[in-house]
Amino acid sequence: MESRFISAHGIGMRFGGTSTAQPVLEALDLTVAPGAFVTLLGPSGCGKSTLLKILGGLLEPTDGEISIGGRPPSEAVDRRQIGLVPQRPALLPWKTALQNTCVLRDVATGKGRSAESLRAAENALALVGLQDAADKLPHQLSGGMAQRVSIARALAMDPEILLMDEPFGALDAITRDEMNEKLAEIWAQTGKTIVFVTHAIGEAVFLSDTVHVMGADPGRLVKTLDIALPRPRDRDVFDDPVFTDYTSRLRDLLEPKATV
Ligand SMILES: Nc1ncnc2c1ncn2[C@@H]1O[C@H](COP(=O)(O)OP(=O)(O)OP(=O)(O)O)[C@@H](O)[C@H]1O
Repeated sequence: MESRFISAHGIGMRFGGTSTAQPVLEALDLTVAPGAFVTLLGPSGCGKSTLLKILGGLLEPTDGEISIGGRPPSEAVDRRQIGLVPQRPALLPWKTALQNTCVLRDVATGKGRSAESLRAAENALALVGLQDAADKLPHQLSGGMAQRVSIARALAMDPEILLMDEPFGALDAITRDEMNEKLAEIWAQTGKTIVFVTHAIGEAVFLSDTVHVMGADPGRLVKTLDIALPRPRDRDVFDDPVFTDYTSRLRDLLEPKATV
């Protein structure tokens, strides 16, 4: 089976381990084609991060089956098939951008810093456009730059699948648009499968091949929308009536607290 293929069937999640606890996720099915850009869109608290953690092998679901290219997530993680980009960059403050980019790879290989890991980190920093900031410390980076280092840190592992948990949620609108364009470029260049979590409708439409809309209590998929806008996309697409039509359809599906 294609190693970038994700399949989840009948996923249920209850925290606390009792069958009477309120389920956070219930009977959720999801498939992600190899190389696709798929977004989980939903209101705060509907279980998006929980689902992403389950796909990434960080949480064991209470019910259901997950396969990452035919293997359980924990095995895919061991084989470095999966990279995770968290909501906050969580960079080590005493390490430079380049050293922060190396860090996961160094730990994963267990060999410490090597010429190979430095080269992988340099390439990853170049992919996110930060080759000139390699020697900067985290306090010398803007929020957008720090988030790009966090993406580079995941890319340096060269995973086949990137799981991204609302990575641009804390950025201002202009930086967020720039980051979305950069991410679309990286995805096109690398051919990775990306599962991206957001509660921002415009971001979901701009980036995705497919948007899965989630509902809350319990967390579940309520609708799947394929985005047929041509690629590559740039900011001009925001004025395209087809883009606006997708965003208004998605807004209708979401609870009122969702934001564009
Ligand atoms: N470790 C945990 N123990 C208990 N409950 C948890 C745990 N992690 C998440 N939850 C609960 O699960 C529900 C879903 O949380 P989750 O973070 O997955 O939602 P989300 O859709 O990603 O939210 P947001 O958009 O605000 O990040 C919430 O009610 C949350 O309180």
